[in-house]
Amino acid sequence: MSTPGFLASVANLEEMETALAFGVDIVDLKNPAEGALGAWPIAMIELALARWREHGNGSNLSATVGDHPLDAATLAQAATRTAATGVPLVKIGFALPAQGAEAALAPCLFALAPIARDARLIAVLFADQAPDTSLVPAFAAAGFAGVMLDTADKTAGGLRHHLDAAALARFVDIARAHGLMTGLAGALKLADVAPLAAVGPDYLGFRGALCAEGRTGALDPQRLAAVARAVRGAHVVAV
Ligand SMILES: O=C[C@H](O)COP(=O)(O)O
Repeated sequence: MSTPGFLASVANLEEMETALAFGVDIVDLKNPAEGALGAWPIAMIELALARWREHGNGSNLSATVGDHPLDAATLAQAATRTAATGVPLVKIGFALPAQGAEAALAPCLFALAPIARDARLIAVLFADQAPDTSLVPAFAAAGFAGVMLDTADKTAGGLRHHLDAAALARFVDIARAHGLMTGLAGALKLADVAPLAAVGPDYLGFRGALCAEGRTGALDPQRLAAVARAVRGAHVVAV
């Protein structure tokens, strides 16, 4: 039996307190108003980190580095800045092109590999950009700690609109076979929890479903509680 963890993206310190109080598995510092992987200002990440350390309830903490083009120097600079705060998990998005993704990714991974020696990096691939699952092992080879799927365009349907269960299972299985932590996200709703838990990821990530007025609105504790209940109740028999 296994249950996925619950990642909740929070937009400010007050929301972080709510997520910590609920004991979510990963509190994800993200500014949804600035895009799919909008970043918190560095000084705010530092404040969050201090508070998280003080709280110490077992929740993990991640921070996104911002939405950036697939450019080695830009990604390395953003990752370095975020990793330097000491935040345990650093989430980096890869806006891969439809053609020539492997060649475009290679210099980015070369630039990020040294950062991955000292920080736990999570690669985020976008389900609405036809991600190539065969690239997953390259992240493991570069020293990444995990990979996750999310959606870049929050108006174009959720994760399961873009990838079917077989494709999601392939992603999770390949990642796990390479020792990577796996996460699934992308405009997820309560109805997605059971089918996605069946795919066996380490965690499911949410923002929009936690807010009464869309992902850029305020986090609603009641919605957070409902998602937490659904994720925690989503027991899956391992096969
Ligand atoms: O990392 C998870 C995300 O913040 C998901 O956001 P979303 O549920 O609004 O797509």
